[in-house]
Amino acid sequence: MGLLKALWKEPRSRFGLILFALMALIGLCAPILTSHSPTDMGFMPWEKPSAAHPMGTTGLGQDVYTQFLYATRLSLTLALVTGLLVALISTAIGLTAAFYGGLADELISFFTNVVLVLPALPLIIVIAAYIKVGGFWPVVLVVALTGWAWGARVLRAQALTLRERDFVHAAIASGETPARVILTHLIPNMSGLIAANFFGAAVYAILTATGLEFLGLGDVSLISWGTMLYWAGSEQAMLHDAWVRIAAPGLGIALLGTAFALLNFGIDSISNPRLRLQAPVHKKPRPVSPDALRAQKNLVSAQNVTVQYDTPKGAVTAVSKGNLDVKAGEFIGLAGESGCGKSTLAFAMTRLLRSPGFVAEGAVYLENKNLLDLDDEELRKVRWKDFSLVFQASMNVLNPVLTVRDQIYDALQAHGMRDKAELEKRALELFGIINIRPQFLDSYPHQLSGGMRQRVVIAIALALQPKVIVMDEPTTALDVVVQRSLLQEIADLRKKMDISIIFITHDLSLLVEMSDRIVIMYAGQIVEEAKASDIYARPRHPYTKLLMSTFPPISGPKERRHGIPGRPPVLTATSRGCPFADRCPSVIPGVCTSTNPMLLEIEKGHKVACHLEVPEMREVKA
Ligand SMILES: Nc1ncnc2c1ncn2[C@@H]1O[C@H](COP(=O)(O)OP(=O)(O)OP(=O)(O)O)[C@@H](O)[C@H]1O
Repeated sequence: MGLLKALWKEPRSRFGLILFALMALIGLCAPILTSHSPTDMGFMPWEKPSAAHPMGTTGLGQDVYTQFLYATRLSLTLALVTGLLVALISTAIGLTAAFYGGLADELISFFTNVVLVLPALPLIIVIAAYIKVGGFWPVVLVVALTGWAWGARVLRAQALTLRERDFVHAAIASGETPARVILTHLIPNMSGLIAANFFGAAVYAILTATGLEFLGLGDVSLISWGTMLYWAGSEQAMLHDAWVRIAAPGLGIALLGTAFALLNFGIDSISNPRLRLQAPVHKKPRPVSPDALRAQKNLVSAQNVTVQYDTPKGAVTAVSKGNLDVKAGEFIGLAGESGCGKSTLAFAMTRLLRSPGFVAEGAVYLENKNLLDLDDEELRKVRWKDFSLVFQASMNVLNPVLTVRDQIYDALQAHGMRDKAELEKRALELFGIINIRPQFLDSYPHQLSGGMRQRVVIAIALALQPKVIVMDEPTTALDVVVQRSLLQEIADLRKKMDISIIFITHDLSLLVEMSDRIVIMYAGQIVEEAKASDIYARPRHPYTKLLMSTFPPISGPKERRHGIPGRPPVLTATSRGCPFADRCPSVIPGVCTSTNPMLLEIEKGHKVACHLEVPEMREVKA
C-alpha cells in the first residue's frame, strides 16, 4: 500500500500507474466488457467497425474487439511473469557472483559473458522452433532464459561496489549471515536497479514474445497481441483495410512500454532517499538588505544566511541568520559540536548545498558579487578560481584511474590553461607548496598515503590561486601525526600565498593555535565570535567555555576531560528561548528559556549571543 501511495505522489509514475491500471482493468474485465468469445467464428468475415463490432471482424469471422481485450489479458500476464522471472534470475546470479567473489564470480561472469555475446534473436528463434509444447509457458521460459544476462551483469557491478562499502564490511564483521547481509544490506540498496531490471525485462519480454508469435513460433492458437499480429499478417488484413488489427496490438505494446518506463521513474525516486525530497533547484533565497559596507570591507561576507532542509516532517532550519565576514588573508576557524550547522553554512556559502537543503534567506558576497545570485555558468567560472573547497573525504574524490598529474592538469585546463610547459610548471610549483616530491606526480591515487592524497586535493584546490578556501575538517580522517604536519603546512601556506581560509572543525584547540578569528556555532546559530586569543583567554559564552574545557590544555598536568553534558536540541523543536538554555550551567530561568539572545558586540571585535552579557539580565540572575 505504501508503495502505491509513493508511486501516486510522483507525477510521472502516477501517470504510469493510471495507464497500467487501465490496461490491467481491460484485461481483467474482458468477460464483462464483451459477451463474445475471442475464438467465436460466428460473425460475418471482414466486417468494418460498427456498434456491434467496434474494431470489425477477422477473415474467419471473429470479433477483433473481443480478441484485443483477451489479448491484453494474456500479454500483460506474460510481461509481468517474464519480467519477474528475469529479475529474479538476474538478481540471484548477479548477487551470488558479487558476494562470494573469487572462483564463483569468475565462473558466473564467464557464463554471463557467453550468454551476452550469443546473438539473442536467432538463439530465441532456434529454441522456440524446437519447443513443441503449446501454451503460455514455453515463450516465458525462452525469454527468461535468454534475457537474464544483461541484468545480472549490471546488478553484479552494483553489488560489487556495495560489497566494498563500510556498512557491508561492518555487517559481515559483526557475524551477520550471508543471507542476512544480502537481504538487509545489499538488496534494499539495489531496489531501484532491480525494479528497473524488472520493468526493462517486462518490456523486453513483450517485444520478444510478440516477435516470436508474429513469426508463428509461439502457440498461435492463444490470443495475444503477438498472435493478433500473426493472424493479421497471414490474412493480409491491410489489403482488406482492417488496419485496426495491427494498430490495436501495436498501441497496446507502446502503452505498456510507456507505463513501465514511467513507473520506473517513480520507483527510482522511492528507492533513492536523495531523490525522495527534491528541493526546488533554483529556489531564490529571500533577499536581505545587503550591508554594502560590510561586503566592501571584507573579501567574503555572508549576510543573514538561513538554510533549511526539507524533511518528511517539514522544513528544519539548520542555520539561522548566519553572518560571517572574512578579510583577505584571514584564517577563520568555525567550531562547534557535531550537527551544529558548520558544514551546512560552508556548503551554502560555496553553493555546494544539495537537495533537500536550500538557502531560504541571505546573501553571500565575494568581492561584491552575490554568489547566491549566480547562474550555473557564472558559478563554474568563479569556483576554483575565486574560491575552492577541501573536505574530510576529499581524498576519496581523486579519480583512481588517472594519475595525480592528469588530475591537476584537468583543474587547470578547465579554466583555460592549455600550454603544456605552463601546466608542468604549475604542477611542480603546487607539489613544492604541499611538500611532495615531484616524482609522485605520475603516481595513481592508490599509490599515495592518505595524508599525501589529502595534500594532493589541497594542491588541486590551490591550483588556480583562489582567494579563499573553505576547509571542512580536512584532516579528521588522518592519523594524529599526519594531521599535525598537514595543519602546519596549511598555516604556512596561507601566509605564503596570502589566501583566506575558513577552517571548520569540532576541535576548538586546533583553531586556537592557527586562527586569526574563531566563530562558535550552536544549534544553527553563531553564538560567539572573537579573536582566537580572546576565545582562548576570555571565552564569554557558557557554551564556548564548556567547549574549551573539553580539550586538554596545551601545558600543565594531564587530567581526564568530559564532554558537555546533554545533547543539542533537535532542529524541529520550536523553543523561543536560547537553544543552549537546557544545558547551560548559568541559565537564567524565565529569561533564557523564553527569549533567544541576539548576537551583540560586547567589546571591539568580540560578539556574544548570551543574556548574561547584558547588564540588566545579570541583575536578574543576581
Ligand atoms: N540532508 C539532510 N536532511 C535533513 N537534515 C540535515 C541534512 N543534512 C544535515 N542536516 C541537519 O542539519 C544540521 C547541521 O548539520 P551539519 O552537517 O551542517 O553540521 P556540522 O556542524 O557540520 O556537523 P559535523 O561536524 O558532524 O559535520 C544537523 O542537525 C543535521 O541533522
